[in-house]
Amino acid sequence: MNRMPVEKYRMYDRIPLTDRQWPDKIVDKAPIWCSVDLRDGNQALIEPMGPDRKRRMFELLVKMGFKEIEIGFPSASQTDFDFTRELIEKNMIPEDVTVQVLTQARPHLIERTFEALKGVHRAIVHVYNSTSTTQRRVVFQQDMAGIKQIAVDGAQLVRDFAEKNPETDWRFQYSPESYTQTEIEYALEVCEAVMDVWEPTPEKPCIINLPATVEVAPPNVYADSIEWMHRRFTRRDSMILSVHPHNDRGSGVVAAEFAVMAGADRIEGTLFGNGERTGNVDIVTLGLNMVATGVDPHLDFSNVPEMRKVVEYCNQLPVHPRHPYGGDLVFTAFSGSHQDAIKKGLKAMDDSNSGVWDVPYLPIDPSDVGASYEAVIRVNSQSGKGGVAYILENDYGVRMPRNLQIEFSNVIQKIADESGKELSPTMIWDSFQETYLDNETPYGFVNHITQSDTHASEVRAIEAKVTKGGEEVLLHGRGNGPIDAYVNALKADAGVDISVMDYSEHAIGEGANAMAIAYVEARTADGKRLFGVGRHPNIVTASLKAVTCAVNRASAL
Ligand SMILES: CC(=O)SCCNC(=O)CCNC(=O)[C@H](O)C(C)(C)COP(=O)(O)OP(=O)(O)OC[C@H]1O[C@@H](n2cnc3c(N)ncnc32)[C@H](O)[C@@H]1OP(=O)(O)O
Ligand SMILES: CC(C)C(=O)C(=O)O
Repeated sequence: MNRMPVEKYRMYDRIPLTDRQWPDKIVDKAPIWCSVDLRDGNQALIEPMGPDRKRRMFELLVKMGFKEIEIGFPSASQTDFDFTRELIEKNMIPEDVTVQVLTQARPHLIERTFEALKGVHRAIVHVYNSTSTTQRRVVFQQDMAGIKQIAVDGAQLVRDFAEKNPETDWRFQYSPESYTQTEIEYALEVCEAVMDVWEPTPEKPCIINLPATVEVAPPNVYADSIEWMHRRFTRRDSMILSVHPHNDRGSGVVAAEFAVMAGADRIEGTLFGNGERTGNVDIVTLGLNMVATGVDPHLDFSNVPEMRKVVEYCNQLPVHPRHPYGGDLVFTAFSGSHQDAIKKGLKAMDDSNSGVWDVPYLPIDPSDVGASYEAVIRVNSQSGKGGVAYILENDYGVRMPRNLQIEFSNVIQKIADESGKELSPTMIWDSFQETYLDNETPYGFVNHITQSDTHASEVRAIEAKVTKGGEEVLLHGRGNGPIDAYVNALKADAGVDISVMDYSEHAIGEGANAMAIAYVEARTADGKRLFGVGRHPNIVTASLKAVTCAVNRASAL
């Protein structure tokens, strides 16, 4: 085994906060959401979005209910500049939506940013510079005062341009980029300096965004840092505290949730978590975590499959099948015990009127997010009777008695083990038909006539026409009802001794297409139990077909 070179890496800094309050808080209301799909998401794409993909993404975000959307970095690329102009000139920004654009704290870029925004009704100008210890040294080669000055100068320029364009309702946002790799006291000092320039008020607050540009510590440390800042900002009532988690350690979602518990008002993220490296925080997961705990996210997630299609088109990146809430497989159970519990849970939900979702293994109702129930239970060699029964009932209306579920699941298990593949509902149905409904060897039921026995009214005589080896033959029997009489007729002819232990039937389909399906559980002379199943518009005929099937199956033992 090779030893990992751990000496190359450093432990993260702890935040000097001993009386932290956030662990006792809960997320009980939606934050202000800001989508950065069109900027941070876009800048991480192999092929950045062109105008068409940008438009599609913007329309989706608006439709979902985002009120703040970072539409790009217009000073950095002509595509972003043109898209900003198109939205403004074609009046495509709804009145209740504020667009946001990013710029570095550099004069020529700020100037170009305001050019791009000319004539917009409302906009957030988001200015940033990295404050991190390492970037101060290697990128900017400046000390703390120098880096703070970049921020202050940028903030001043933004204010100056805004004042020169009073027709727009401007809002300002500042990010100490690489905040999580910046000394926390210094990050606070820089943000305070920016606010000294902007002079925000409770009526006109600015946004201070504290990004986990790189997620370098566990989410509790990010939360500590947010609470630490939240408690120290001198103009807390005049600012919106925003967070922008990335997902380098895989805990971006938790980081965002903890940050809200720690005092953040706003979250920047993307749909399904596209973004630099391992991505931005995923707003789909965040929002649906809220839904799953009874909190209204104020975003519309009612058609996640459609959202996923648009996002995959715009980003040209697939959403992982296991992606929380949105992946293709996330509401699917293959394993038997899960399927059994889901089936029982769904039935219990149907039977109760509580209205509170409580189904094992399904944190939310798939139908709430536009996912179909067909996807819930899928069958392979790990599945059990519950899953097979669920599919037959759900897709074909067949409500097998419990013992038949066990019997038929063995048939399916054998097929699944042999193929090693998933069995589709059609394959399961075909196998059910082949095993039971189409089982006509050696006997195929054709029709029958019953008569009361002249000597004893409780005894019935049956004459049944069946096929046997392709030939039609007439069988005669007597019993205390048509089933008993027919069993006796077949027994005599086939020499197979079975007795009927249980019988049930129900209707499938409706109206003119309604049929009866009958289940006969039979026992052979040597004590084996097996089922016969028959289906026909007439109940008695369905029962006799079920008996025929049981006898055929017993003959094959
Ligand atoms: C964490 C984030 O996601 S931040 C957003 C990042 N997004 C992007 O960078 C996407 C678009 N970016 C671009 O197209 C380009 O980087 C531009 C147009 C912004 C700048 O282009 P260029 O001027 O050619 O610089 P380049 O891309 O090499 O960036 C590095 C330069 O910017 C300077 N710089 C970087 N950030 C800032 C800042 N916030 N304020 C001032 N200067 C900065 C660096 O010091 C460096 O300067 P140097 O060339 O004098 O050494
Ligand atoms: C510009 C900032 C907010 C950013 O994208 C980041 O830090 O990841």
